[in-house]
Amino acid sequence: MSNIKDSLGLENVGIVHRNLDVDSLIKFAIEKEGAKVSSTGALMIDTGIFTGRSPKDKFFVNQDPSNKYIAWGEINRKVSKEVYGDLLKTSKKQLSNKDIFVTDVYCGSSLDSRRAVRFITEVAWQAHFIQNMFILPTQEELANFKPEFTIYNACKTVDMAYVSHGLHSEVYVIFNVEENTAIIGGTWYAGEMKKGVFSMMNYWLPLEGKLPMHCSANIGKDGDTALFFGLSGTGKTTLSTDPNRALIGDDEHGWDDKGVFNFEGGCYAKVINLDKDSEPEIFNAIKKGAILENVVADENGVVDFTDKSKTENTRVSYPIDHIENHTPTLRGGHPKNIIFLCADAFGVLPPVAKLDKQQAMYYFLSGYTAKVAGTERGINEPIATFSSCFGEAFLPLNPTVYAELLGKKIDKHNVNVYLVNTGWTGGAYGVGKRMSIKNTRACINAILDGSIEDSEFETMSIFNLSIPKTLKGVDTEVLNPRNTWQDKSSYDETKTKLASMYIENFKKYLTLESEYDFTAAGPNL
Ligand SMILES: Nc1ncnc2c1ncn2[C@@H]1O[C@H](COP(=O)(O)OP(=O)(O)O)[C@@H](O)[C@H]1O
Ligand SMILES: C=C(OP(=O)(O)O)C(=O)O
Ligand SMILES: [Mn+2]
Repeated sequence: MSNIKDSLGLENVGIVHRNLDVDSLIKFAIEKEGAKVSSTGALMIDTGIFTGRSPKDKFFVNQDPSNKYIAWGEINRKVSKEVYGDLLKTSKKQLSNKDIFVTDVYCGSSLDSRRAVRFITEVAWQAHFIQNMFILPTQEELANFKPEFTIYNACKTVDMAYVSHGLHSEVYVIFNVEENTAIIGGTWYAGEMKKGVFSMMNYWLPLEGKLPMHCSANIGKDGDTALFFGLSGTGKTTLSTDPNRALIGDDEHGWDDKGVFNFEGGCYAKVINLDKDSEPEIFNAIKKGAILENVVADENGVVDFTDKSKTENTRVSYPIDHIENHTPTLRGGHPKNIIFLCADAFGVLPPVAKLDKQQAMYYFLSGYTAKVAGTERGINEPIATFSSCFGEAFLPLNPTVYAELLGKKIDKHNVNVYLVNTGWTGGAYGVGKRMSIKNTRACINAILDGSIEDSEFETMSIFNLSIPKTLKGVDTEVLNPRNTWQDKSSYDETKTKLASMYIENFKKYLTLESEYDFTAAGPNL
């Protein structure tokens, strides 16, 4: 233990709580951090001012050789080595002269592809969160653990000099690829650590020819793997949690020559309006060992899941074994089906469409959804958004790098690709309502059991999407979105509007090599 203490680069550290058992972490959180326990035994904490990620405060250090690979811009912002050095000092100072939590974990369930990551924090519930979300080393692995990446989470400090540093605010989340370190200040939101390491995996893996993916995954009784890509709020977590299919993971996976592997060891589900009947597995996962974030409960610890007074982005993290039907290996074979999820706030897209290869590439690069409230700072109602590969916020490299890898794998393994809209039906946001989870699940079941292939398909004009006319277990009238709108001319108008947004967005790929020109596979006006 003493050599760990010396290796941290901190001064006068007290006790180093390394991979402390969860019971002790819970005790710390209750006694020192104001945490409470819910009526079902989950720890309840508040994450403070930040109840979601803060993407404008995320930076990479601009240095050789990673600066040649990183796609610089609004998403991957530059910061100099000097500013990083300054803030690393600030962060280390914050973590010095006290007892700290060191949590050593793996990101990646594949022995060939995983990374050993060390988190240093002074907040007990954050150490608990890390243990929930990542993969815990065995005692033997822990004894030989050599961190390949270290995150200093100094959330209790801020960058007072952010103006002269040229940063966006007092909050900082900065990655140093060459030194294999990252620093966090000013935000307690633990999703920054989860999605931060995900961003690093998105940097490392493609350079080894492996595909990192913002998707959930599960596996059927016949051993068929399914992937569900989608931006926040589109249903990755909800729909991959399926009593009839073993969960591989709910958010981040890699795909290498052996198949699909989870990066994580736990799930991070939204609990706003959580309904016991439509999502019983997630509801029952909220027990001892889970952490509820920013929820409101009464004096008996009974949670009101409809209460959004702290945030719309209320969450629960839990280790994957809180879901009964899961794969302990956190791995699956090459996928048979890939589903692109979106939550279309315009109510234009069909609940399910089959995509050909060109369309798959087009819709993957487009990455459309309506961003739903709360997960990111400053977004309080749904707005349409295009995010390449359904996760541009986490992609340090050019989106075409990921698209090319996906395209090759789809060809090689002959994967079926579908678009599933979990968003609005019967009108746009405000008029229509969200598709029922029951209907969405039925669409997905028809894809996964192959029965969709028996349907007769029709082509939706402008988008040229193939939509089934009937589908087992799905109300027929919802399959063609135009039928669900009372005002047909309003539907046609909205459809044209959404098509133009797709077309406009895709123009950014026209400056690239013609091999990424999938324009013809998209909407045509
Ligand atoms: N038809 C639907 N399909 C999936 N989720 C739905 C649907 N209708 C409402 N929801 C809600 O939308 C949210 C989907 O979020 P989640 O599964 O956490 O998305 P992600 O994991 O992709 O961020 C959940 O709160 C879920 O209850
Ligand atoms: C944790 C997150 O993922 P998701 O909303 O996709 O579940 C996030 O975006 O911060
Ligand atoms: Mn999720």
